[in-house]
Amino acid sequence: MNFKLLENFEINDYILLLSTILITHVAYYYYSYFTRINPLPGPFPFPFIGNLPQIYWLFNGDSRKFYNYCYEKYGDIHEIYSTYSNFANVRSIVLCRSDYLENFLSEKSTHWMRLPNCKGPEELGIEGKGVVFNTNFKSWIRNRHFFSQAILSPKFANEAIHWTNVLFIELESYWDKLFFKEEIIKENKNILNISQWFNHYSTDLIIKLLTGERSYLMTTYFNTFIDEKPDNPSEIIEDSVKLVQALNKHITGYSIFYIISPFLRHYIPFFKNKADDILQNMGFLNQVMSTIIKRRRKEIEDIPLNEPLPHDMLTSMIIKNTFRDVNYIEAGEVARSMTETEIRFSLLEGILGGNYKNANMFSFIIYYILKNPDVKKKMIEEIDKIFQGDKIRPITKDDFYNLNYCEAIVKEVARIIPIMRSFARCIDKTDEIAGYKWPADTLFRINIDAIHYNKNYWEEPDKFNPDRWMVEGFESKKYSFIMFGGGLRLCPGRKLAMIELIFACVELLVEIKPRN
Ligand code: HEM
Repeated sequence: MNFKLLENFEINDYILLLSTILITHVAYYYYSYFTRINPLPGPFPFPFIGNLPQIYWLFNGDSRKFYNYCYEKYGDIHEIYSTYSNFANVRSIVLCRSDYLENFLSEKSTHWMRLPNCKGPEELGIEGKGVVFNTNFKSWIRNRHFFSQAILSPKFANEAIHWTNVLFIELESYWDKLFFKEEIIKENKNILNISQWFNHYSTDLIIKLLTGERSYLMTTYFNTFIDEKPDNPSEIIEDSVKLVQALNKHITGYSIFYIISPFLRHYIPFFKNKADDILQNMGFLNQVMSTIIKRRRKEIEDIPLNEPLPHDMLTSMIIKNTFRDVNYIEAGEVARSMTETEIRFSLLEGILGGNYKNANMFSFIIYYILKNPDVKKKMIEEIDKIFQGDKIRPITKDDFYNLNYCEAIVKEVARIIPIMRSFARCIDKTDEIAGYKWPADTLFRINIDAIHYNKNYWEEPDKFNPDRWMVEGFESKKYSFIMFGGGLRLCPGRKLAMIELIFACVELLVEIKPRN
């Protein structure tokens, strides 16, 4: 390019040049907008920023309110525009009716992509890795297969039940100590912040089940109320706190690699500093996970062949397709064992994917139980019938299958206030969806809230009514209850989530019977 020309430019020439570029861009943007394929109703978009102004100005950044507003105003199928790394802003087709979801959620569905390719994940070092954001089919299907095998196995479920019991006993021991401490009562410090406690409980549980190692978040939280020396070595506690801080930083910050353009991330100091911080944090998380994997490999080597191995996800992944695997068949590359990177990402994504959702959902469950005394009464009746007043015995797998009303409560809370309000699919080939023909790379967003509140699928959808799940032979209409998504990307942690949530409710009500 001949930069000599620019040397002779004066300030007015620069302004003219920039204005021309800007006007051309805006003109092209709106030309593309008005000539788009299958135009649908939706809020009017702006160049570079899509519908961000409406989300922030009209709804104070609350995207749930924005989605509900769009559903009410524009109907079952509409479009919105959001910022997405490479493309500045991208059109999403929002689907709010379950009969539009056949091509995504049926068993025959072949649409597996969640988001289109962009540069961000490559920079973050997660491109083609793990399960959640993987856009490489071969790698995703392999990781997904191992992830599901490890986490959905009956042995893993038993392990989950065992540790749910053990950690809840630990949680109660902290509550007992706090409740009886006079000085704490005096300082009014003993008020239970259920949401905080459950967050730490849930993190300790998921880390134990996936890595086989203990973290001590509940202990750390407990220690903030007392001056005594903790029982556990302080370095172990500090390590778990650092790990969880890094996980939280990742959850709150990684989206910068998806929604902010590479130019801003590389050259504008505010975004660059944030991106660098997340990259450094990712390095730390990788290092911690690698250390845990190395340690477990060594432990497995030291366990004699005739002794059983634990059933945490890490152990299952390390031994998968090796001679320690009971289902091992020598079959070459097809059945090769998992690499360190594959294991690392599965662990990280499992912990990230499972932790905050369960903790948030539990807070809502407690809220709805306490707000509805009839529901609480029925729940206690079911629990009393099963446990016959025995407060000490651990909860078993059979209990899990018999706690039908507790399960109904969890499902009803998930219906009325879904933790994930929407999930995405991007089609990689032309398809007909919701009566329109769409080209490859079209992005769809499935609005869970709208479907869970649709009067055509649910009687009195605004009413919190767990009994609707108890009617004999009741089955929700096809794709009208989608708390865990569906199709090829259905949440693999669903069984674990249900075990944890149902058991935690029972433990809380059996032991404590919280007042309204
Ligand atoms: C109440 C708890 C939970 C809820 C509501 C929930 C919900 C969801 C939803 C809606 C999706 C997207 C599904 C789709 O795109 O069709 C998802 C994906 C996923 N969830 Fe969960 N989840 C929960 C707990 C867990 C737990 C405990 C784990 C792991 C231990 C987990 C791991 C994952 C993973 C790895 C994916 C990505 C799957 C893929 O992309 O193939 N989730 N979850």
